Amino acid sequence: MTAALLGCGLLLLRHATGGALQQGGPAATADSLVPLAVGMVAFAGLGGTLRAIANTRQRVLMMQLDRHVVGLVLDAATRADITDFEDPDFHDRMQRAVFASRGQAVMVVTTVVAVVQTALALIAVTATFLLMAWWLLPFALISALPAVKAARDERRDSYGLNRDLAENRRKRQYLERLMTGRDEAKEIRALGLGPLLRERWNDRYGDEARRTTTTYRRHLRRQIAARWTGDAFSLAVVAAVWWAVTRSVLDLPTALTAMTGLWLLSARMQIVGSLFNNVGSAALYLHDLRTFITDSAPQPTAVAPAPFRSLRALGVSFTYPGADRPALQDVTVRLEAGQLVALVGANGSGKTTLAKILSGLYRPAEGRLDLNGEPVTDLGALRAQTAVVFQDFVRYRFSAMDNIAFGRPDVPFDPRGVRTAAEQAGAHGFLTRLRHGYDTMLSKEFSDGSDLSLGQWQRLAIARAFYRDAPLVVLDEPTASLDPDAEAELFAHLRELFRGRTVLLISHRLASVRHADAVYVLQDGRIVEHGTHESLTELGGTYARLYRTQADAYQKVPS
Ligand SMILES: Nc1ncnc2c1ncn2[C@@H]1O[C@H](COP(=O)(O)OP(=O)(O)OP(=O)(O)O)[C@@H](O)[C@H]1O
Repeated sequence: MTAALLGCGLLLLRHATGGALQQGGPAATADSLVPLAVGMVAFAGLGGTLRAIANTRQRVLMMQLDRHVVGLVLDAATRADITDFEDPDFHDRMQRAVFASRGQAVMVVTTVVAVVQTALALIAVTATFLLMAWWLLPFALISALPAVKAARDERRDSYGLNRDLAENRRKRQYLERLMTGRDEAKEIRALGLGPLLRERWNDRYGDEARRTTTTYRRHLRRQIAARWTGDAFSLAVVAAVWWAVTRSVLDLPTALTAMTGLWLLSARMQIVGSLFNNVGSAALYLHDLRTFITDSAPQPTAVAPAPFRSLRALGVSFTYPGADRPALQDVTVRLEAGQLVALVGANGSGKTTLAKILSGLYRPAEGRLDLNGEPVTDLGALRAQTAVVFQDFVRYRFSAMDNIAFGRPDVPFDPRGVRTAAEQAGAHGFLTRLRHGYDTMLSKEFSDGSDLSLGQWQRLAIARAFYRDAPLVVLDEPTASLDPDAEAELFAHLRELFRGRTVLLISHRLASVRHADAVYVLQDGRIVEHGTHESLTELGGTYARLYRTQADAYQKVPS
């Protein structure tokens, strides 16, 4: 519509100036110009109204698009395999996808809208132009070429720069998180680490800023050169038209209007050219976005857990992506229904890695997992059977209720079940004393929020495992933050609490694994011993030595 108005405006201009000049005299010129002025004001008013409507629609559309596309990236990120998170390249790709989803998808829409608007105006001006001075069209096209080429070079350059800077940016953002995060605040203050981190951030950003500024300067040089080349060409065309008027080859009204049209046309062509390049540039980022979304794992289908009878790791080996030596080698472990099985060993011996494999988080590189006597092909099926309390469990900054109910996101929310799980984990007492009980927000970063001690958080993580109600429970150092009474109580009642379930327990407190049905001792990623507490102490190997060391340490404590 505005495009059509522009075309009409140009024709009107020619008609008015032509009529005025033919009739001669200021009165006649004024008579012709009054309707022209009224018409122009009306066109401008109408055009402005249409633009305002389009802008509002565009803003709403941008928000809807942002929500949709960021949602797709989050879906892909939550579906991604856990080993992907060990790979820096995956993080770069994810960051580029986030960048593309945040800005570029919206940019495509705004640019496409702008391209359509400008292209319509261009068509209108070109149509009018063709009626008056078609022979100037190639010149208008040529004058826009340098700007189009400069924009294309800029697009490639910027995309390359963003790729190169991706990892550096992630490091800088990590430093930002360290300096602004609540969890990190105490240690950073205790160590007086702030200035050092700030300096590192400054160095990282300095490097990024230097490279970005160099690229921007290159863009600027290209843009200026393109601008002057295009304008010099247009000037040459103006000179040629002027020459044609002086030689009466062209009449003055047509020449004036053609010049105005040429100016409008080349300006708009330059805009369309650079807009197309914006689309081209966004297309590169959108390619990243699409690859990230489509390459990620498909949405897992819900698996109905079969009754758990046994889980076996047979000759399992595993190496973390990028690591130069295996974390597990030829490991064989058996867990039968209802058993309590313990993993012990020095730091870094592979206990957590084995627990992650047995709970279906990592796929073994060699060997196999058998669930109920059948090879595990779908790790999701194994995960559905398992509740894990990690050593470094997550403290969700949501309500206490959510922190427990997150154990079973696939079933309808059950407040009574949450309460029972909290009671089993010894969390009910302190939760009811919070200002809003189970509904208290467990973060001081949000209004009316509260916080818990680390041991209380650990009890919440254990409650989450109870609430999950899975047949296999993996407890990785579940009492590391519990007080001695709570620890003794949990271990004393472990069997009773998890009655009917199979428990894999990782613990450095060997007294707590005495009653396990089987104990596996890991060393440098291999099982070096296994058996019951009695058989292993009798064997007099690693387990017996570790157990004696701990027992002696307790006995030496003066009473
Ligand atoms: N994400 C990882 N990427 C690369 N190597 C890892 C990763 N996690 C652990 N490792 C390495 O794998 C080996 C086994 O680690 P694991 O966490 O399984 O040991 P652990 O016995 O549980 O130790 P701890 O008692 O300290 O918890 C170690 O050498 C460790 O450095």
